[in-house]
Amino acid sequence: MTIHIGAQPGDIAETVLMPGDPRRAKWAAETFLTDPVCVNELRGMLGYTGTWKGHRVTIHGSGMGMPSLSIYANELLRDYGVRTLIRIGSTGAMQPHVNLRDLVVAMTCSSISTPSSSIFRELNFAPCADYGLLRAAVDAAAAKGVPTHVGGIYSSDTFYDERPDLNEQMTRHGILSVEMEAAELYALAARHGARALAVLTVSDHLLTGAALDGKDRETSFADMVEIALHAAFPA
Ligand SMILES: O=P(O)(O)O[C@H]1O[C@H](CO)[C@@H](O)[C@H]1O
Ligand SMILES: O=c1cc[nH]c(=O)[nH]1
Repeated sequence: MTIHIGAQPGDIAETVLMPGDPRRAKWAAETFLTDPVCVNELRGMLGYTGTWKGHRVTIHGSGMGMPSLSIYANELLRDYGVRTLIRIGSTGAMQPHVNLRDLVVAMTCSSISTPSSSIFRELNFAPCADYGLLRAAVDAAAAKGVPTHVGGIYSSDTFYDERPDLNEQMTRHGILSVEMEAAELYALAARHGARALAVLTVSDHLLTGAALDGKDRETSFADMVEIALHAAFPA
């Protein structure tokens, strides 16, 4: 048990899927895992361990924003021996050719700051996905026929953004979409010699203002979870 995770040693699998929303963790575990067991509910941050096609996997919430994710990912990597972390999140599109329900697989993550910025000081560290996970996720998405974009994303500290000028520059430089956790996840995985990937579903469009309704979110989030599981455990 750590300060923020109530699981006993051994309760958490080496592979963890991390949505921001703890109730998405519950839904995904109950929908896709065999015999899911709740291993954490401290502060309402739900985590479940079960099996998928015989592979042991944990699905654990990260909360919203990099400071929250950093707490859970640090404890999972350092205290529970986690080796693979795949974020399964929603994202806001920043390119006209990226549509609602599409999948975004984050190769790199730009940011203004992350909880790790203080250790890098003058270095602009480039958080980068694990290539094996990325390739397996893209293969799984292609097999499912889900429209998928692979490239750079923006990990923001704010949901209610006040920098339209900065968003314009990111759109101009090909950034696919915005979310709030992946840059810190990639930095932490690199520090601990682990593997990380963010597989994201486009839930909102910054250029058009379009947004998925509840039903659409459910079905497209299901594709994302299955693609993340196939990436973690390729056939
Ligand atoms: O859907 P999740 O995984 O929470 O991800 C996105 O949604 C939240 C904002 O609504 C932020 O956490 C952002 O990264
Ligand atoms: O616009 C969005 C949508 C999802 N997540 C974000 O951080 N921003």
